[in-house]
Amino acid sequence: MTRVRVRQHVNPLSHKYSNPISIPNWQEVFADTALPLHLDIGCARGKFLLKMASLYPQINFLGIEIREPLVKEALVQRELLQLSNLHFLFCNINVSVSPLLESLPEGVLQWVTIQFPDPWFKVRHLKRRVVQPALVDAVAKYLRKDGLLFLQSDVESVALEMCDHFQQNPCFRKTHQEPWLQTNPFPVPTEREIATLNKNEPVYRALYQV
Ligand SMILES: C[S@@+](CC[C@H](N)C(=O)[O-])C[C@H]1O[C@@H](n2cnc3c(N)ncnc32)[C@H](O)[C@@H]1O
Repeated sequence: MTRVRVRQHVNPLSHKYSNPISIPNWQEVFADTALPLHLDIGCARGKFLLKMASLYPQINFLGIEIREPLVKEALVQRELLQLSNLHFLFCNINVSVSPLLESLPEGVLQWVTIQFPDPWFKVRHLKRRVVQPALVDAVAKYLRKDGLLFLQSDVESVALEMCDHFQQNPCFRKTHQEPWLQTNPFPVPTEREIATLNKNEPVYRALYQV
């Protein structure tokens, strides 16, 4: 299959991405809406979720991505694999996180992953980073009691900033003593993770429970 070419980054604060999503009918999206749900924020081409959804049919997976062509491409792959426990949404999570999470069947949100978010290094661009206080509050509100939050980045300052944001909310408790989790709790690495590990560069990971 030809790989869709897309811009490397889009500005999530631009007017183009300011519209909230229309919430899907979850009954039409997932074969069984009562299954636990894994939400992956910034899923890009969705390779991680396509593999996870094949491995774990008893979990529903939802990928959120702001670059629409990637979402279209991922949905084609989902159709080819006939996965009824996987969906992808074109969405600016910073605009839509509350209505999206509120719309989910009650108590299903078990996993949230934010993996290798865009780093936006310039000081004037820090507001574009995906982990913002409103996102933390919404995840805290809707993650179920046995829920888990997994963060990873190849940029230590970005990983630290994500951890700081979540640790400022008393809901989240880190599950490990050491500063960073040594191994990925999932059997499937993301595309960015594979590229980082192939360069023998470090990955900074943290796992939180609520
Ligand atoms: C560096 S990529 C990492 C992709 C994937 N998680 C991985 O580890 O390979 C970050 C992704 O987050 C998406 N993204 C950035 N801001 C977003 C936002 N506000 N809402 C949804 N997706 C966003 C980007 O378009 C990009 O695909």
